[in-house]
Amino acid sequence: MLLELRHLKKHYATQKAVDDISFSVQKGGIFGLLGPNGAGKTTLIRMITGIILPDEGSVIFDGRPFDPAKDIAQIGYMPEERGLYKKMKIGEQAVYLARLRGLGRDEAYRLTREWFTRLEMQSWWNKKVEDLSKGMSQKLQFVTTVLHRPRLIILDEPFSGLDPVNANVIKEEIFRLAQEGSTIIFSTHRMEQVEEICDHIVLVNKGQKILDGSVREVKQYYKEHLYRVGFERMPAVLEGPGFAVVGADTKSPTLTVRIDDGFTPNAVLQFFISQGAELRSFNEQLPTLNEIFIRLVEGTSPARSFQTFTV
Ligand SMILES: Nc1ncnc2c1ncn2[C@@H]1O[C@H](COP(=O)(O)OP(=O)(O)OP(=O)(O)O)[C@@H](O)[C@H]1O
Repeated sequence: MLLELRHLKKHYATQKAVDDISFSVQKGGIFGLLGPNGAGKTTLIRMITGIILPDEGSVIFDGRPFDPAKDIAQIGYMPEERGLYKKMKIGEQAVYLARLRGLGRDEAYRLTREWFTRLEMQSWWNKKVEDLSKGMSQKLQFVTTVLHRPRLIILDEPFSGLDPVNANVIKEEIFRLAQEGSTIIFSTHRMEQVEEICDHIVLVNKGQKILDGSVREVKQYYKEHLYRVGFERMPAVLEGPGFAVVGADTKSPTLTVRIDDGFTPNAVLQFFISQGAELRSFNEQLPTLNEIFIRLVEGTSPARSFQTFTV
């Protein structure tokens, strides 16, 4: 584990922002910290980065209690509210920030040039931050967050304001950083990005953890035994043993069926084949993280923690 949060609590005057939250972040993984507005994500991140201290509980970084003075150089944090010097030229600024994070002059220049080239930002070198578009400054902020190769990278809504091409560029860089050994914590409301990118997720709501598991485990746990069956022609008889039709698309033609407890997909296949139907496709329909998120945040489902880490 690179990071462990143990029973963290942070209360503001009238608000329990974080109310006894514990979880662990595996080395080299891409971890999603999710939750609706006001759930407590930023407060958690601020405690992880030593910006604020918890009222109770502890942050363990690489097996030892987190020491902000020493460990902060190993953390790259891209907050949602970006902090860049508006009047400074972009190239100089990236080099300056890299040097603040402990790189020597030559290495800071070399890495800045390397990243600017790879992300096609060379022509920005002499522009000022105030002359960049929202997406461009987002890209610059990303580069200055990861350039010094921090062991832990925390990204708050890293894709906001990026067009699909640039979002993809940043996504590929996130994968590459994780592959090369950085651990990434990623906070967002955009569930489709989480499905694509994260190995493991924690969902917080009203200051408490309500879900903790790998994306795969979570989707398996909340599955509703739904399958989509594609046919050459829509069958005449739709009712058989062991399943119920819950949706139909006559154009494709496709049926969505829910398999009853104690039955397997074979029941559906056997029934339609025995009716002489010609099948074209058969796929399990797992819930999207978005559906799970809404169900959990709006509903009253109890907290659910998965102990294994299957990536
Ligand atoms: N400095 C503060 N003083 C008082 N209350 C605060 C302070 N910072 C946060 N809060 C409260 O703590 C709760 C958690 O806020 P936090 O910013 O951690 O949420 P979040 O999950 O990051 O939300 P969002 O997705 O909207 O950024 C909220 O109810 C918020 O109003």
